[in-house]
Amino acid sequence: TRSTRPQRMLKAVQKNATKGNPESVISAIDYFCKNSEWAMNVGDEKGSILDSVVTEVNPSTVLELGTYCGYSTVRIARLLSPGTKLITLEFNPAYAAVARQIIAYAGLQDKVTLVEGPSSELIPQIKERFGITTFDFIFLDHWKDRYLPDIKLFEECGLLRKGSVLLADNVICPGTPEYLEYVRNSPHYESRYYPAHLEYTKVEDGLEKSVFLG
Ligand SMILES: Nc1ncnc2c1ncn2CCOCCNC(=O)c1cc(-c2ccc(F)cc2)cc(O)c1O
Ligand SMILES: [Mg+2]
Repeated sequence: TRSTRPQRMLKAVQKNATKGNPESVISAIDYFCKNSEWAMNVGDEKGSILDSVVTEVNPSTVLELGTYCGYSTVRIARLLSPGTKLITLEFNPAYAAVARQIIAYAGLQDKVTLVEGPSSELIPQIKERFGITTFDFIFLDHWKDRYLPDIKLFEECGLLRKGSVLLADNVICPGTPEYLEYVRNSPHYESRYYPAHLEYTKVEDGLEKSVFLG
């Protein structure tokens, strides 16, 4: 049967990247998406903004919603201090299988815990399953209509502390209007928009950074 796009992306990483070198894995995926097949990774332009926010926060506890093929997982994990781990949630088992191999190819498997399942089910389990009290940094990149219910779930589950940073992808395209309205109007968040473009295109998109104020 025909291979899937994530499988072809994995082949491109195995062919063009150097094992244990996260930068080469990132470059190989960006090259594949620019020259072979578009794919919904955060990409190089928004990825640089992601890098700068992760570096600024220097988080000890990290959560990613929506692993896909692990591109942003690799971008984040390569910047974490030694001993720091990130938890990433992926709903689609086929995506998760490819992501595990791409994360391992980058040599970052010891810094990443990939959990399969829907965020709505997994978020309430995080404290007891992973011994986390609160997250310093959360990257939202999953179903766009889950951003708002899931941020409310974070609040209800006590997973945010004063200063927790949430960074959301695709707030313009495909768009998350209800989420934007909430974080921009809530007295509990300080929000800032980073304009950019939809990965590998000229279409307008951007990232929204929201700091929880308690
Ligand atoms: N653990 C979990 N819990 C719940 N749900 C979960 C989950 N894990 C995964 N999912 C399911 C959703 O995963 C993928 C979400 N991402 C996107 O859909 C996406 C789409 C575009 C895009 C597509 C087509 C265009 F024309 C223009 C833009 C661009 C992006 O940058 C995107 O990120
Ligand atoms: Mg995205």
